[in-house]
Amino acid sequence: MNILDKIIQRKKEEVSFSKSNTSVSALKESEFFGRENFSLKESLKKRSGIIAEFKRQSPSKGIINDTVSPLEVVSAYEKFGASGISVLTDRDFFGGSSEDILNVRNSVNIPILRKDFMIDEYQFYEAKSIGADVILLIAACLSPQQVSEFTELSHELGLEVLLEIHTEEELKHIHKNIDLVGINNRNLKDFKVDLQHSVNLKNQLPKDILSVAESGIYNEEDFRYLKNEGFDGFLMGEYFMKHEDPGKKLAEFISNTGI
Ligand SMILES: O=P(O)(O)OC[C@@H](O)[C@@H](O)c1c[nH]c2ccccc12
Repeated sequence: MNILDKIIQRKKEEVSFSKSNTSVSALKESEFFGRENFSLKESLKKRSGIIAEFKRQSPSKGIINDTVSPLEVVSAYEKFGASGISVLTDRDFFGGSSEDILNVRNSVNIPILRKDFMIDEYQFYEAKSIGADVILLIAACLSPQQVSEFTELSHELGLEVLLEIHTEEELKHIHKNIDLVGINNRNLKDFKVDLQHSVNLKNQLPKDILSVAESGIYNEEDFRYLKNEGFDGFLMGEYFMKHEDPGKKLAEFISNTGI
């Protein structure tokens, strides 16, 4: 079984546990229900294009940074020019939690992407209830039909959708209502990073859709290359997080690349 299969298997158990603890109607009582979302589509055009991620650990890298707090990091990300923030909420594999978003929501005024493995409608209500603005749908673990249904539900709840693809086959998951397409430079099944592969895939996207290059952007040269190839957004985690002061690293990166 590859790592993605393992994560999904565990996620099913986690979701059924959450469902038995907290009902959808209880989630709907959250102060964040009905709140207007910050749009990542809009914000990508206005600021640096960088979606800076808060990530403590990952299955491919182990512990990246377990000393900083979400609040200090995401506030600095906003201050130094991120277009959006991504927060990993998966606990077992990434060391995150819903509280990581809840605890920062009222302190930042840029879009927050809830980064998790979405497989059940329940998780969309949960995302809204913790104050997320955008959710990630990963084509590798969903059918095109699920992508379409989950997109509809997200929009009903006022959440934007970032659809992540990695292969040509997954181009079939692109649905006309998707807000943004992310191309993961990293294969989630074996963790290999290949920027050239992503650029080839980007050239096959519908022309009018916003595209985000995800993962494995580790230096200014990688970033410039992807920007020149026309990506609108850049999802970066480890490069900032492995630094003791991730916000400062973002500030330097933005100033060095001149964006
Ligand atoms: O830390 P990196 O290599 O900059 O990557 C960030 C982000 O793209 C990565 O965390 C990611 C992209 N897609 C995912 C899906 C699930 C979990 C994590 C991810």
